[in-house]
Amino acid sequence: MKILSVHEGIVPISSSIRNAWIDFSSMDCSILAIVSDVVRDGKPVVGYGFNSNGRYSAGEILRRRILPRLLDADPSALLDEAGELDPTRAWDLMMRNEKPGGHGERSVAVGVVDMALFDLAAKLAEQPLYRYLSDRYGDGQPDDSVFVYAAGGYYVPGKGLRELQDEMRGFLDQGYRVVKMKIGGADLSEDLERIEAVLDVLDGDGSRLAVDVNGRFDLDTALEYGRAIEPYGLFWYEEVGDPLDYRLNATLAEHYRGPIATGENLFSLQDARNLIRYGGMRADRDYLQFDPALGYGLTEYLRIQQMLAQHGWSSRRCIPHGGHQFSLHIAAALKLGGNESYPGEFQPTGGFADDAVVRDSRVGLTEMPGIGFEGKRAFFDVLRRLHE
Ligand SMILES: O=C([O-])CC(=O)C(=O)O
Ligand SMILES: [Mg+2]
Repeated sequence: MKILSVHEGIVPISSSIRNAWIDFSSMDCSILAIVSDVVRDGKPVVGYGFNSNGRYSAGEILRRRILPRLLDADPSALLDEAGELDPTRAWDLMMRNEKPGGHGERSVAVGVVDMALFDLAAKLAEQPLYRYLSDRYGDGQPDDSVFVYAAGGYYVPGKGLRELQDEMRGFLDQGYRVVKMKIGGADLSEDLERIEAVLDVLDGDGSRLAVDVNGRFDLDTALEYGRAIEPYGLFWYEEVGDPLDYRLNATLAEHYRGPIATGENLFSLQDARNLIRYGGMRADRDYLQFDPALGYGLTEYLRIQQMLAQHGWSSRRCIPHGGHQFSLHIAAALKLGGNESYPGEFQPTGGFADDAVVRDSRVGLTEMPGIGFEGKRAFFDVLRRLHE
């Protein structure tokens, strides 16, 4: 197996939504096609990747550093002893001459390539990605469905409590039991009104509602909101302070008794380990949201899983950020606790196969080889145009 060509592009995933930190008016995303020399049914086998959401496209880093290193390498460097493509072998090649630390946008660029290589490797093995991964990195008995929660509840101009409730009812109608909304983009009294409006839709059951601060609060505000929302018994209180402020998180965990979730903006093994060492996260109730697409790919995520196991954390405490098909396969194969889903946002890249059905907040996997972008028509049309 040899890589014949790599094609990189950018798609807008912009919208009028806003969380407590950013709006999405100029959000975009890198997409990638890796064309192999293996031909099936008269066509080359192609792997596809993209960079989740929340970080912008990383084309400059891909074009100037990551892709040239991959393409300059001896093709055999990507193969295992059996001569099969091993995506994890690309990591050292792509990261040559990169200093440690400062894990930021280059982790996004590497993540895009890693996703495309795993899509390609599973296609070459003629397996859906979750089976490919379970056979190689799991116990060979993947979960046949994955818990998913519906993320939304953004701030949008003109959106009032009634519209917020309608959005949440729509999620329930689509088969979700657990929903997530943004907080921290208004003052406490307005956010409490918004939370109570959503709780009304959930029959008052706080354990079905997660709230997400997107890193906005200082310690005082984190604790003040924490005191106000603790009686609701929420599903989780997410990314409350700056993602790298481990002391803030640890102090919050001393005071807030309900589950805390964080990690979507930690992009490396080292940052994840610091969260576990210093962030006060509690293995009996809290959730870790590292997104394999943003954080150097599945290759790094596997290292993070190993680190978590060494620290006594179950993989079931992980529910990745991003709402994409890559993490859905990973969740089933590595027996994570679930995966995010955005039924209403981040198109065309986000979400699962067109025929995916959510029932009781669980979704099944696609059986087509690879990640299954081919079963997500509007996105696949965009990906295919990269190389056809
Ligand atoms: O609003 C965003 O950037 C997305 C986010 O935090 C999440 O999905 O948890
Ligand atoms: Mg979040």
